[in-house]
Amino acid sequence: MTLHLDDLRVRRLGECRYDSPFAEMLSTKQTSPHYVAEGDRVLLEDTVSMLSGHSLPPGRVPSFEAAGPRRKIYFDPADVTAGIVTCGGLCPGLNNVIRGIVQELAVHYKVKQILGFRNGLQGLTAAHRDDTVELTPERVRDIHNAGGTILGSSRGGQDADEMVDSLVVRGVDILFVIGGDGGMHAATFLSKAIRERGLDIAVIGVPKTIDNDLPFTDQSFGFQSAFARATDFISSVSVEAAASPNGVGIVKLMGRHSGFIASYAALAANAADIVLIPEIPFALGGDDGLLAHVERLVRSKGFVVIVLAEGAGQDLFEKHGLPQYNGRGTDASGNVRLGNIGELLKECITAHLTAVGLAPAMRYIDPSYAIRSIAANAYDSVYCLRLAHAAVHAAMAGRTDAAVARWRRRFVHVPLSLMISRRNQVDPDGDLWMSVLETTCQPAGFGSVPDRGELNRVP
Ligand SMILES: Nc1ncnc2c1ncn2[C@@H]1O[C@H](COP(=O)(O)OP(=O)(O)OP(=O)(O)O)[C@@H](O)[C@H]1O
Ligand SMILES: O=P(O)(O)OC[C@H]1O[C@](O)(CO)[C@@H](O)[C@@H]1O
Ligand SMILES: [Mg+2]
Repeated sequence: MTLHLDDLRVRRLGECRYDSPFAEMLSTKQTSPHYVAEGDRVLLEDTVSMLSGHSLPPGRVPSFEAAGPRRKIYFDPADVTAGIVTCGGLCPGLNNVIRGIVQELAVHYKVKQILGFRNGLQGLTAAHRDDTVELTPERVRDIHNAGGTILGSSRGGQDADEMVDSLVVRGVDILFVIGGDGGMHAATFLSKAIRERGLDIAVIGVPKTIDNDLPFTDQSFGFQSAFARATDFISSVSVEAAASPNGVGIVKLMGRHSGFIASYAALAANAADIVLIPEIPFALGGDDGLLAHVERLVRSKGFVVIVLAEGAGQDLFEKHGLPQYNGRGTDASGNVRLGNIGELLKECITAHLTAVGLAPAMRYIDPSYAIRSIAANAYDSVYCLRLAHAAVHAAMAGRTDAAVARWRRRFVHVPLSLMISRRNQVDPDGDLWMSVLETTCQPAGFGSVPDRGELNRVP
């Protein structure tokens, strides 16, 4: 998808007429390696070949609007009511983002009314629109020390008009949607309904997911905390497998369609012999298949450690007539329900090794919820706070239908249309996957497999 400058422009509710509380601080600031001045922009691409490929002057190549405080703002802070909603799966840092938004609104913009809508989008339905949490700096003072979200979250669609009615009834001028790919679709859905009704309500997305499957952001918040926690489980399984004859250690991590957690956790632990991710299919049988590779490792080093993303090998359940695990269908948000690849591998590896006289000591851990229910680590805590500040500045400046993100280290505004345009996945030809292959010494592929393109057509 070739992007043009106009594809990266962010919609505005109107002219900014009110003085910002940051006006004086901004009066002398200019763009530097560590600051992007108001009106300046951040390049989408960062290599000479990609930039010269446009044959355009610098001002016309695709670039994002920089995030950050403005000299003038759209809303009169004295009249603003803000709303916050958290959607989808839990992720370290949700409470940090809520806390950061509340603090920035109340302390610097002197916004007095901040409503927390409960349990995801259902909190915006008629039945729940009055059951909001009044968010104040005092109420959120310590919430960042705990995982989860004080507002609760949920999955499942709601009627756009009913949700917009709730915003109108509660007098909400700005809605912050903290969510993943689904949440960004929901924010887009809401923003469209608001625009169709000619309402002056800003919708700003804060991208969230431990899977890191969102595009146009360096990494989603919470991802680092999640994969750091996953590293502990890989280390444990590695100790267990190494201490047992024919030890087989398997850790199944979250990552429905993207294998970032498995890849980064395996690199961090530096103990995996094999990493399996949704983006790269693998065959079980054959001399160059996975089972033969596991056998060679058990024979040569006495044990093997496997790290896999829950979304890996999903084609095996249907393409090889293997028993169906955990059924199919979708969750309330339309996300596909995965077959349990961990159980499948455990069974197939045990059968294979037993048949060749290497009956394994199987050590299997599925820490899924243990890695996303924790509080944010120091890195993500800072990241969440800065994303929250950027979200507030964007909203107060009348930006809408946009998300805030960090792109090439700079904080930027990303149109929601781009945020929902594709899924971020591990590139089998990229340098991250190259590092995984270098670290595990696993082959680039296992056996003859279906075409990646067909498999990578993620819903
Ligand atoms: N296309 C869509 N239009 C409107 N709402 C949507 C759409 N897709 C998802 N949603 C809603 O957005 C909310 C969050 O979606 P979902 O449950 O998939 O989690 P998510 O935001 O993707 O987060 P994560 O990936 O971290 O679990 C849900 O209430 C879901 O119904
Ligand atoms: O929260 P649920 O419905 O169990 O869904 C789990 C899914 O949510 C995520 O944590 C984030 O999308 C995925 O990694 C995982 O597959
Ligand atoms: Mg999602």
